[in-house]
Amino acid sequence: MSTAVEYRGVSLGYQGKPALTDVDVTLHPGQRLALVGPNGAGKSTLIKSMLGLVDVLHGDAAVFGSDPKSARGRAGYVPQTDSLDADFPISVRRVVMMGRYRRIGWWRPARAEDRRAVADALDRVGLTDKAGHRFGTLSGGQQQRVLLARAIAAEPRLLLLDEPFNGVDVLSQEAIVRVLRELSAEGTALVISTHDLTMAGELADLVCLVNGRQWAAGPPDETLTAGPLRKAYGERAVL
Ligand SMILES: Nc1ncnc2c1ncn2[C@@H]1O[C@H](COP(=O)(O)OP(=O)(O)OP(=O)(O)O)[C@@H](O)[C@H]1O
Repeated sequence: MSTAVEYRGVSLGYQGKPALTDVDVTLHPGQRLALVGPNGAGKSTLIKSMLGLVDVLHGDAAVFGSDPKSARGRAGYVPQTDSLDADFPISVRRVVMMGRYRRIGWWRPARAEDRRAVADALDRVGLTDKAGHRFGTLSGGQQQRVLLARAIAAEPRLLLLDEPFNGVDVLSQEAIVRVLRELSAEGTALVISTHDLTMAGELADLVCLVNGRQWAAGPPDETLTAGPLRKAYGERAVL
């Protein structure tokens, strides 16, 4: 079977200094991988490495069988909403249209198929009625759904989400979980970083438990257990 992500003995870092080591994980199309670990554990580092944005110091890192940078066209990325300038005066529809730029070139006018992809993506996240609203006027949860719609509009085969449930209301959380399940049923591979162990257990087929190094990788019932959690979180792990 083809793999979306295959990491073997991978160390990642900045300016030659390791930030996350010993990553061994295989993700197939249609699978959902949760990255779990405390603050500063290396979750964002691992996600960014799958876009070719972080140096691989050791080991073999492949995305769709190639080095991550050259596979970037097939990967979508949903950043944390607090990394954005919410005052930027732009409509929800235009934010989602940005997901099409790689296909159409940002300087060219959108085609009918691009407008359709944007409308479909907004419909999937349940925000059709907000299309003409200014992005910055939406709630945190709605903004997160717009960013998810932007990524969906690009039709990625691998979707990377950095803490998509942070500061998100229950309605938006349910909408995001529903869409993620649909996407994986359609064959999209998903990588989701989260602090929320319950969410990871419910949503993921695979969990990668990290804190400076990978402590465990496998199904939730093997990884979200006392031994591996204590290793990743220390004795303060609440079980
Ligand atoms: N651009 C960078 N340059 C140097 N070090 C970095 C850089 N980005 C992250 N780091 C370091 O890498 C380590 C892992 O950080 P990372 O942001 O990947 O963790 P995280 O698990 O995503 O944390 P959080 O849950 O707080 O977002 C930390 O020690 C951090 O200081």
